[in-house]
Amino acid sequence: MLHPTPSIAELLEHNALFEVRAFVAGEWKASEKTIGVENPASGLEIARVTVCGADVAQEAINAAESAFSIWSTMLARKRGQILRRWADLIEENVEELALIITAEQGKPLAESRGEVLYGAGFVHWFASEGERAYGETIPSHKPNSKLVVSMQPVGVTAAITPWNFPSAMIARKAAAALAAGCTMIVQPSLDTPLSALALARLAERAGIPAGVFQVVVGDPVVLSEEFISDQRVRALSFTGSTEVGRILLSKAGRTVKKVSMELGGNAPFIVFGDADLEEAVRLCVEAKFATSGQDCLAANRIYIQSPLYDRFCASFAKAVALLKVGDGLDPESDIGPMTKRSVVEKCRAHVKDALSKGAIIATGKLDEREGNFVTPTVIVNVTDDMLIVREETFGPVAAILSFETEEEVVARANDCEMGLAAYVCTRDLNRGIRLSENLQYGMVALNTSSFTGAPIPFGGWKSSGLGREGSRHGLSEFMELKYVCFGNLAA
Ligand SMILES: NC(=O)C1=CN([C@@H]2O[C@H](COP(=O)(O)OP(=O)(O)OC[C@H]3O[C@@H](n4cnc5c(N)ncnc54)[C@H](O)[C@@H]3O)[C@@H](O)[C@H]2O)C=CC1
Ligand SMILES: O=C(O)[C@H](O)CS(=O)(=O)O
Repeated sequence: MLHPTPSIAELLEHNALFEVRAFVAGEWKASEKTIGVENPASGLEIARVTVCGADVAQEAINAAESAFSIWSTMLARKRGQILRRWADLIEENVEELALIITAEQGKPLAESRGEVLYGAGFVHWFASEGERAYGETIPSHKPNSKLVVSMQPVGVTAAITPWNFPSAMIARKAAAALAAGCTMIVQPSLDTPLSALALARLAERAGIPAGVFQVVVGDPVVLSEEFISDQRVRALSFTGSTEVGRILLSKAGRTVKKVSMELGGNAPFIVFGDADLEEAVRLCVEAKFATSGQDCLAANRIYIQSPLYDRFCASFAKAVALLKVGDGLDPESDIGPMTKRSVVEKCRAHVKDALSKGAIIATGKLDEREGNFVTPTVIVNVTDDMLIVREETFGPVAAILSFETEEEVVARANDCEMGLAAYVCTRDLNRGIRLSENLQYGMVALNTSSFTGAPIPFGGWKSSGLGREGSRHGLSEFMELKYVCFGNLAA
């Protein structure tokens, strides 16, 4: 007898890391009040997660404060050993963690596996980086004095994380904070809390002490208000929309918190006439449709130098038409469901606006069907006045514009409040160097669509955020510099 394919809910029930309780002070806390988590592909509820209120947030802050004195005075090497155990457990449980991501976020399973390993890479990286929080000595300008500069952990920290990378964004923040000697309370998106709770299960198993890493799920405004207003929380790390980032930034001023903000994007993808056409098409498909387009690095404005425009549009549309839309559990799926209905509606609004202003659909359609699926769509004859150019679409709809000169395209690419990532395809090295210098973006990718990872400083300019995650720079987001002057020393 053919066994029916187990439902996503049945798969979760047998997943050892499937957890719905909050993780506070080393305890798993259930409550009467719960909130549903839906599978974006089916719209069906797959879990009911414990909801935490302001009181639990305060409990977590108390526990984080108590744990800080132990964790921060532990040798960096010992902290690193525990973090390495966490990283190893994340990698050993990649299948369980990936299924949870696909269940709640919707992305194809292969991408979920990639996200899990991407996150583990940050934990491995910072496990070692914590031992390199170097200070310095300064030749004294004062007699009989010794001048020393050291780096110290800021203390209790909070992270508010997004739904598009529900696992890796937590790993990226927590790894740096914990390696620095800080403690961290994570407030995941209500759309995707299960990945955060699964990571907490592995943190506990890795031996991360109670109160060092905690996860609270609940009303984002209520919980974040506790973290922001409490003086004991000394740093806030946020990934999400620029709109919410602005709210948090203004509130954080009340207690003068250190903040790191990874916000929205609107990446230009620029192809010059001398580029290898098929290579440019391949790179552009990757840069546009990774994470089903729900990625702050997504190519949001595709600029093609006019002599290449028609051939690029034809080849790109042909490649996009081959992308398969389906449930993330289907190994054939390239594009999963959108995680949130709001993303579907934004894609539709951008397509409608573009068509009303003279753009044309080269492949795909104005998707009016029910549910969260959006047909990968390519819009051509796009102009700068269209919403699809001025706003981040954050979905599988590609906008292709043409340009004449290098000066023109640099000016248009920079005419944007965002400044996260930019892509350039050219075989002219001098032009590549000029573009890398003149584009006002925190990250510039030349002839590649794959450039992120633990060793690089991830972050944007302008309204795309503040600070950097990953790399040696990522540690300083959770550390304070201290200068000590030892005076009146014996001559
Ligand atoms: N830079 C990035 O990686 C991401 C950017 N985005 C951008 O954000 C747009 C909307 O996506 P959303 O999930 O709605 O992002 P969002 O910015 O609304 O949510 C991100 C996180 O902030 C929390 N949050 C929301 N409102 C808050 C508030 N007032 N105070 C405290 N926390 C709050 C959410 O619960 C979630 O954990 C996307 O279309 C995209 O443009 C979204 C996710 C990731
Ligand atoms: O590659 C990444 O790190 C993601 O693009 C980060 S984000 O989209 O969640 O900001």
